[in-house]
Amino acid sequence: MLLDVRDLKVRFHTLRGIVRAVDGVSFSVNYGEVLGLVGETGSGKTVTGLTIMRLLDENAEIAGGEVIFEGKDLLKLPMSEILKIRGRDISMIFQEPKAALNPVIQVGDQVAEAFLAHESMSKEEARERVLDMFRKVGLPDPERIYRSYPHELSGGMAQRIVISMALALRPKLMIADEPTSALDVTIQAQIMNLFRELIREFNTSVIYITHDLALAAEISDRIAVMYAGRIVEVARTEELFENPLHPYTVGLLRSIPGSKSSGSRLFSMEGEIPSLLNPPPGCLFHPRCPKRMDICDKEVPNLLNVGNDHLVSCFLYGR
Ligand SMILES: Nc1ncnc2c1ncn2[C@@H]1O[C@H](COP(=O)(O)OP(=O)(O)OP(=O)(O)O)[C@@H](O)[C@H]1O
Ligand code: NI
Repeated sequence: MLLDVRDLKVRFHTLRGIVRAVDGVSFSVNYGEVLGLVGETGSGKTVTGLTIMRLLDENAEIAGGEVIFEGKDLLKLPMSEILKIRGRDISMIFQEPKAALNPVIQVGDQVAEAFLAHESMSKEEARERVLDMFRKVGLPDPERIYRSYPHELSGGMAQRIVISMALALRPKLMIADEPTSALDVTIQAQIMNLFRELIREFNTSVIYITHDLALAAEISDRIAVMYAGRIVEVARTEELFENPLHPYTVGLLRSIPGSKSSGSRLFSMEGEIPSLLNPPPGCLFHPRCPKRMDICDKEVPNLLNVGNDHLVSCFLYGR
């Protein structure tokens, strides 16, 4: 196992109170595996990714848990060690590629910097490696792109640059946070295909973060569904689609147009994610749940393996 996140709890201290953004999250990522992390806006996906990278804001508090990466707890390592791991062993890409690039440095030099920061080589060697990467990610005329500044590139090209930078050192784990959602639909599909090819070629494990369950299914071996800072269900992708167990997952699947379980009308789930400042007791989904029982607003269900490596946190299937 490459990464094992155990009972992670992250809170933010704000003027309005304490926000329980991640509340007891556990999941693992195997070598070469793509894990989709799916959930509505505000469910804690990005915070989970940032915690693994140790990139949380100042007002964040890690209130518990472990992030075991190749046997070491990243939450306990000194920042000097984390800086070595970042980029080399774990990299992260975000929705807005241009925000990840420095506007006043030629993009080629920025990617070269990633090589030079972690491996000893000459500037000329780094430049050659960058041009190789640019060819790999399908950028036309790599020599010209090398000398470009971010504002001269389209969103799709900028995301290709960012992907080449993130994969340059062949990291073991890549955290991709909605990497295509800021792009046009046709570009989105191209970037997804590229991404799929590269992670296979490089054998990189990926945490693929998205609010879009259908998109997650295209790329993920397994999917973890988050709701209000907790994981409610984890299963292999086909298993999740054929046999969704948690009422929230069932609702999410119904809201995918054309999916097996969607009816003739587009389903949209009633209600909203509960406040993370003042969450309700029990299962956080109970206020919206069509299958709610007496116990659901009193106790929190455990994430249980119900067989077939299918985990679910719901009293319909056990405590
Ligand atoms: N610096 C912060 N201070 C206070 N609250 C924060 C901070 N960062 C995140 N949060 C809160 O933590 C919760 C989880 O946010 P997160 O960004 O992880 O959600 P997400 O699942 O990635 O959603 P989205 O799909 O919109 O990106 C939200 O309620 C958010 O408002
Ligand atoms: Ni997010």
